[in-house]
Amino acid sequence: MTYVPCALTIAGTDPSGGAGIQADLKTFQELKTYGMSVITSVVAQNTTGVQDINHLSVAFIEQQLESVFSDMPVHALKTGMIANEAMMRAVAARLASVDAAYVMDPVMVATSGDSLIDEEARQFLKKELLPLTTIVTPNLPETEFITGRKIETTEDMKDAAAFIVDELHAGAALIKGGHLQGEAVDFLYDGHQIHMYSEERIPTKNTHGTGCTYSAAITANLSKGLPLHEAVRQAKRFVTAAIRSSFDIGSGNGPTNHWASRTKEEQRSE
Ligand SMILES: Nc1ncnc2c1ncn2[C@@H]1O[C@H](COP(=O)(O)OP(=O)(O)O)[C@@H](O)[C@H]1O
Ligand SMILES: Cc1ncc(COP(=O)(O)O)c(N)n1
Repeated sequence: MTYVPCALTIAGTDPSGGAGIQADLKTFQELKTYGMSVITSVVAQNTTGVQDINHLSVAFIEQQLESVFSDMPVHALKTGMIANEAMMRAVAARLASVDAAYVMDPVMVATSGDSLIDEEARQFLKKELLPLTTIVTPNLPETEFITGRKIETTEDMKDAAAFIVDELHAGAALIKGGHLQGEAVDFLYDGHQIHMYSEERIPTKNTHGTGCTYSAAITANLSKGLPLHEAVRQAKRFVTAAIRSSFDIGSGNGPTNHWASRTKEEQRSE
């Protein structure tokens, strides 16, 4: 029988297609995994920001989880936006009984600056969800919240990665340096060693959905059984290509895009 890697995202939506569930499913598809999704909140947003949010009930999120897990294999999963503590409790309860790699993108604030989760959810994420992770992927503001430290240098990033694993009990921590100056450098600490992933910084404002795309690519790679370091290495290449071919559409921060990096001829011949 053929093995089909199956990946699940538990997150909020983006009707403009750049971030959240939509970015995750596109990434899963690009990376040839079978993609599934459990929606936590329906978010009215676009490249300029968040216009409104409609939270689904906890009972309905639990029902979606049951619909997936009672019927489908899940080899790896990720969480993105989970807006409040009650939703997080429901997700945590399910994760406790699931045997799949777990990638947490600790989404707190959109690129536009709009807050996506409340204060209690931030605390719950740090204390209760982190220890369940295979890997957590905070950007710099998220790292500052999780560690309670100011992160200004690459040394601070490495120390933060070790702190999140050794003291807060995440499985591994990937600190993303997208918000620093210079090279786009990220550090992974897996409990044994630090790995560095560095790419040239691309001069663009179109970074809506980069964090979602990156964590979804890591999830897809883990669902295929790749070791963690290799899953991150390939995902970093993927997200860099997606930023390089990001779209100048919408009047705010445009979305990343992967297939546009191919020529028109290549696209026609597929
Ligand atoms: N302008 C850029 N050029 C190249 N890589 C970037 C750029 N901005 C962000 N990245 C990379 O994109 C990934 C997402 O990072 P980041 O922007 O920090 O996350 P988030 O979207 O969660 O805020 C990281 O690998 C980061 O290094
Ligand atoms: C539903 C949802 N989840 C996450 C993000 C953050 O996306 P990013 O920080 O990568 O722009 C977002 N804007 N919307």
